[in-house]
Amino acid sequence: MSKKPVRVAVTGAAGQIGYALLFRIASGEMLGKDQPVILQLLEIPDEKAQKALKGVMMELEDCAFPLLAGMEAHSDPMTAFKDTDYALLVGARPRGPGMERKDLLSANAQIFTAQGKALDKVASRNVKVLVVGNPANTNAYIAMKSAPSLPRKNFTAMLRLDHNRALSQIAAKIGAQVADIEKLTVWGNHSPTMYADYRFATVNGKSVKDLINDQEWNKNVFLPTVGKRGAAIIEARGLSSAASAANAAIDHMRDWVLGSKGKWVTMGIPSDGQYGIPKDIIFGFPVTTENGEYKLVEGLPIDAFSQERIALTLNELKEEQAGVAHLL
Ligand SMILES: NC(=O)c1ccc[n+]([C@@H]2O[C@H](COP(=O)([O-])OP(=O)(O)OC[C@H]3O[C@@H](n4cnc5c(N)ncnc54)[C@H](O)[C@@H]3O)[C@@H](O)[C@H]2O)c1
Ligand SMILES: O=C(O)C[C@H](O)C(=O)O
Repeated sequence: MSKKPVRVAVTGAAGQIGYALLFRIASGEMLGKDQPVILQLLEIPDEKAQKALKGVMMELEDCAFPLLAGMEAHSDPMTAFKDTDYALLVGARPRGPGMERKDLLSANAQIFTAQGKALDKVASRNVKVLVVGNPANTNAYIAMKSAPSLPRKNFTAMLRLDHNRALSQIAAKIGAQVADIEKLTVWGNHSPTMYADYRFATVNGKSVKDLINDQEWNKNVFLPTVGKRGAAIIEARGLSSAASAANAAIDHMRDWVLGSKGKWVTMGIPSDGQYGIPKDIIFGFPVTTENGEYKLVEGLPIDAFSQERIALTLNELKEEQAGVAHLL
């Protein structure tokens, strides 16, 4: 018997990430090749954006996806999030050349307060929320705080792009396949302060740290390359990463819903105080996922270098949180 369709809300649906994301959701890459979906698409109430959204929907129609059970265009989060089982909050103002993420904090805080409130009122009580729009961790925090009747654990931020970027850099360095690398994680904020940590990583059972054996490369090449990759893409393309961001969003949701089969993945999740991260801060952590739930990998040793890097990214998140405190 075929499965009942689930509702997937996507904001910023006419944007460049939306364009790289919706077709993959509709083809079953995110929730499984047997899971019909109803897309509830949100764009700003602006003629041009709504017209562009209609165009994307025409293309979705033209794909004749067997799993696409329905599709709606919205300009109000209160209708877009009605009964939604999954919410991918992508819509936000992207950073342009030379702009700091912090500059976007206030404008985006207003968007995510309103969307958090709408989720609180109308979404499924089990809605799984992924925030992609930057600054993703703090936007997820704002949405979570604005939705007090929903479980905190259902609000997550996307660190998976950083995780995937780190995987590729490591694979290139040691001449391995990304698929063979396990137990990598990225701690902290989706920003240049993130700490991609390969101390526990293995490739075909061997220690990645031992194979690399080069702390100078870690500190001066690897971490800056991964941390500044978003800016490097903007510099090269004149636009922020879209296809790789959409791909990471698919990876994040797919693993959350369908399970990581024992493998570590990185998710930005609300802290319960583990590793000294204050409660409620949305922080990149290593997790495993099973039966629609994530479980933090606890008890990992944190050496002095890692402690320093974790403190740096935590301080940035604390500053971002202080910057929006008056709005909550
Ligand atoms: N977390 C990550 O790893 C990651 C990676 C890449 C990009 N991003 C972020 O994702 C966001 C989207 O990027 P993009 O390239 O698709 O941008 P884009 O400008 O192409 O598209 C954003 C879309 O969101 C819409 N939008 C704006 N405010 C909205 C609102 N309140 N409700 C609904 N829709 C709204 C806009 O009209 C636009 O169509 C940006 O904030 C970007 O910085 C995050
Ligand atoms: O840095 C940005 O604004 C874009 C995005 O977050 C990225 O990491 O590519």
